[in-house]
Amino acid sequence: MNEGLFRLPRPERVEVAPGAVHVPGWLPLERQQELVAACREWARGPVPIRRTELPGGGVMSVRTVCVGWHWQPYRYTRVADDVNGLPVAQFPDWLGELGRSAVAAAYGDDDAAARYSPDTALINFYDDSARMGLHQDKDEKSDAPVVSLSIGDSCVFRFGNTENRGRPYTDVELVSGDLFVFGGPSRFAYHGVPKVLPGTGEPATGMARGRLNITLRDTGLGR
Ligand SMILES: O=C(O)CCC(=O)C(=O)O
Ligand SMILES: [Fe+2]
Repeated sequence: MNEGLFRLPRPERVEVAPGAVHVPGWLPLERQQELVAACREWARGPVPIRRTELPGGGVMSVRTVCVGWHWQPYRYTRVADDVNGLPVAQFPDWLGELGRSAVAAAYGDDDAAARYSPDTALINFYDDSARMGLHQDKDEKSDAPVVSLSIGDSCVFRFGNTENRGRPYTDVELVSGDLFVFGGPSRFAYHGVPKVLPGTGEPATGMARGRLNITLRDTGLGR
């Protein structure tokens, strides 16, 4: 980021829809660096990062690696039978702790935070042209919130309604370090990433280019 430019202060917390909260700049730089390093390790294996193939024959433009449970369209498995047949890396306790802090920051509700026990992380890497169409996260058998962390290039994140891909929706710019939590009445809202804004990231995070997004979820299938 260009330190010479005057930067407008960003709000501490914005409720985009009921249960959907954006917390700008939530992750300190060191935490972003640690997450980038951890994701690099997971991207190597045991199940390497890859573009997910869709049942219709298409391939997603983002590259994805999972921890705890492996997501493939449209279910979670322990073993990545659509990649190399190996079990995914274990979901570490520190990631669950981070998820609880995120829920506390977004909702200001210590009980909801204490109850939050994510068991999977989907790690998406976006290059300059990657996008994600509007979809619902609905393969989880739990209505616990989704915690989303963004690092690297900024993007336009479209957060819609629970009925369809159309309006009403809100376009939010997610910047490196931002937290977005969607739960409660917004848990099954359509959302997606229409575009990444190349070159907007801070290389000190460890992301020289591209965008990293980590979503923590509770599959409802158990740890
Ligand atoms: O990259 C993002 O911000 C959203 C990712 C997402 O919606 C997903 O992985 O299901
Ligand atoms: Fe999603």
